[in-house]
Amino acid sequence: MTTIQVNGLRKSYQGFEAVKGISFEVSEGEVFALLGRNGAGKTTTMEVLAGFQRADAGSVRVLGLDPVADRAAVRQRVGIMLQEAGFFPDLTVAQTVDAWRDFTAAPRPRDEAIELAGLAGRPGTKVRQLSGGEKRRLDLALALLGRPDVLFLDEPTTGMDPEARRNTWAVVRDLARQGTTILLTTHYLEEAQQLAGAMAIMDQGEIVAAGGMAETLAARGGRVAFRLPPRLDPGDLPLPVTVDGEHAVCHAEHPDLAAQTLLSWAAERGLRLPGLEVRTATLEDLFLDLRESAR
Ligand SMILES: Nc1ncnc2c1ncn2[C@@H]1O[C@H](COP(=O)(O)OP(=O)(O)OP(=O)(O)O)[C@@H](O)[C@H]1O
Repeated sequence: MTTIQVNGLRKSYQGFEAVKGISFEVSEGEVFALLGRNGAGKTTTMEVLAGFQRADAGSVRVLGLDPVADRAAVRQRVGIMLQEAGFFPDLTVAQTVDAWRDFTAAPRPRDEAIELAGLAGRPGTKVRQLSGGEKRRLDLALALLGRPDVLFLDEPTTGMDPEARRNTWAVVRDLARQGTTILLTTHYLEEAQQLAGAMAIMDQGEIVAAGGMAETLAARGGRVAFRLPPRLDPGDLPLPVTVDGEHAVCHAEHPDLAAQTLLSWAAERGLRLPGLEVRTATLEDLFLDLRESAR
């Protein structure tokens, strides 16, 4: 079932077109990453989906509803974590969660929300004393309060330390497993690769690449890297490589097969390929390729 549907969405600010007719869909229980450089239009898209902004053209549906016209119904089923949270600095974590519980239909118990977000040790801490990463965790606790069917997470782990980030990933994975549909923006490409089943990369208001995460990356093949054995002419290798000093890289559709070929060839000659590294393409490779082809 399609939970989020974006069709030909356009949005301008005082004549500046921030989103230029984009379309994508997110299925129930899917984690979808909206990626792209600063100013690409990700937050704007999320704000339209959350009903904070009205689309200039095109249509958006969340759970089959119009986020502006059906605002009340959408709000009950959607959890939102945008970039700038407006907290009261003098309230504690527990008081903040309690205040939000009052506005939430059938909220989670306070301690459950605090624990889910990884703030179990800090209920009595004032918001002003929280670090940037801890504030993001409080944001997450509030977004999860209403047991939402859909979650909008705009850069949810910015400022978090690696452990907190991994905890948040575990929470996101768990929620998706339970059927929550999650739209995520992030500048951490590893985060997107770890969490998202599908993605769209935006640039200057347009989608420049989109698809299933695993399929998109697999289609780009991968690479085998190693250090050239001394006195070896790279032209003698059984596969073409690019050479930078002593470092050789072989780009291949199937990097595992390329590694086999190279290793067998080396073994037959009593050679080793030190520092051998085999990997499929990463999101970072995809980003860099897109930058190159845009030049
Ligand atoms: N309220 C606003 N008024 C005018 N211009 C805006 C407004 N909000 C966003 N913009 C502009 O629209 C463009 C898209 O912004 P948006 O915040 O959607 O990008 P983003 O992809 O989320 O960027 P980031 O990764 O930095 O969060 C930017 O050029 C931004 O300056």
